[in-house]
Amino acid sequence: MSTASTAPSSPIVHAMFDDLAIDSGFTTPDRSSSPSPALPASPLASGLHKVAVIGSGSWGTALAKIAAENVAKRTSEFDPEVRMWVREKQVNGKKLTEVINKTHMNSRYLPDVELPENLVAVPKLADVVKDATLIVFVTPHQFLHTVISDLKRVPGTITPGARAVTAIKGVEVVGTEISTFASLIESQLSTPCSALSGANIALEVALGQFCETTIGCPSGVDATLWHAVFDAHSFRVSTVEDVNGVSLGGALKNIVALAAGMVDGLRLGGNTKAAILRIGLSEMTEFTLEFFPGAQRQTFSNESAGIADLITTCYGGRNRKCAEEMVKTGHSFDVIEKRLLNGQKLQGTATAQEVNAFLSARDAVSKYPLFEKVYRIAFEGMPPAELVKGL
Ligand SMILES: NC(=O)C1=CN([C@@H]2O[C@H](COP(=O)(O)OP(=O)(O)OC[C@H]3O[C@@H](n4cnc5c(N)ncnc54)[C@H](O)[C@@H]3O)[C@@H](O)[C@H]2O)C=CC1
Ligand SMILES: O=C(CO)COP(=O)(O)O
Repeated sequence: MSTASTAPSSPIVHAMFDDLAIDSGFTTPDRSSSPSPALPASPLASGLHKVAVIGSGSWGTALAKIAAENVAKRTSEFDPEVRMWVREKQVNGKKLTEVINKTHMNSRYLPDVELPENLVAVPKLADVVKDATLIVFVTPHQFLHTVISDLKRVPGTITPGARAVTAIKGVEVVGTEISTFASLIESQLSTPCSALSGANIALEVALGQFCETTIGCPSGVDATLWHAVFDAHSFRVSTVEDVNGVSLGGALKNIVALAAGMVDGLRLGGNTKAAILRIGLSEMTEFTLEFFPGAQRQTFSNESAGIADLITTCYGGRNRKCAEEMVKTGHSFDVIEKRLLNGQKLQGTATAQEVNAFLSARDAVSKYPLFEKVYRIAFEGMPPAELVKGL
């Protein structure tokens, strides 16, 4: 497996794509006056790019909606059908895939949001990625390894020349090594992999409320393609080279959001929460720069994937909500997740555990006191009131 390094992604994988290189795509085009830039070539004989989305929770469905709306406007460059992998479930006696394809709503995970008709729910993973050239990974992070294993089981499942992006928030820790899901996907599936993250509460995005996101891309070609797939008037995409910074911003802010929820549960005020956000942003940034040396400080201070995502999650996210409930009731996160999230998954608790295990293995826990406090309150019975003592 790949580990933290200055290289955002594998040179071997990128060498395969050099012939497709075009000018750097690391600028957001001025969409008000200029036409969309031409896309790099598709590896398919049809010449079209084809988007597949793996994951159909609230965020998977919201991203699939945006992608389907965008590709429908560029049918000379994209196959108009976007397939979305739905882990089959019965909803009121009917299969979820059938409900989505008939009603054009994901009643289970994103109710009341109308989905475009060219977004098709598909229960078999192999059918979703068949002929896909642009693959979006957006399952809860607990399930990524299973998805990768399933994709690897049948050689040839992934189209040669396909590219990936991950919108999953979390990190991969093995002993003293830490890596991003983008590098995990790249190394396991031999696809270059970008990372999409930002201040993006799924329902608000799906309702078309204006927001921004950041996509960290290993090359300008990836940046151009993913910008075309996702940029919209209410979902402004900025592309940067810092895949690791974008990935770590999304993962680590979930630990800080647990702390913010604990502050709310303790009924402390806005000053305390602001202090937690400041300390949290500082630990997120320093952790990333220490263990991913090529990452950029500006990703945290200037990008949606940094400060903006931290703010929205600490005020409106599920991690915040569940942590508040944990402090108020004393119940475990497992119990609260089941009770409050209706089948959705918390990401911050697993990330707090993984980061703590990594820092312990590196003998560096004490350098990140807020991360340590969150872990100890969540998993070791430390009283929540200890959160702000001695920070
Ligand atoms: N919901 C949000 O507002 C945002 C979520 N994200 C990130 O996107 C990722 C996915 O989150 P959501 O779409 O919210 O998912 P979710 O939390 O709504 O989880 C439901 C999804 O998990 C799947 N699932 C449940 N058990 C499974 C299993 N055993 N194997 C495979 N899949 C299983 C379900 O089929 C469903 O697609 C997470 O890493 C999250 O942090 C990022 C930005 C916003
Ligand atoms: O990542 C998110 C918003 O950008 C969603 O955060 P939660 O998982 O805490 O809801």
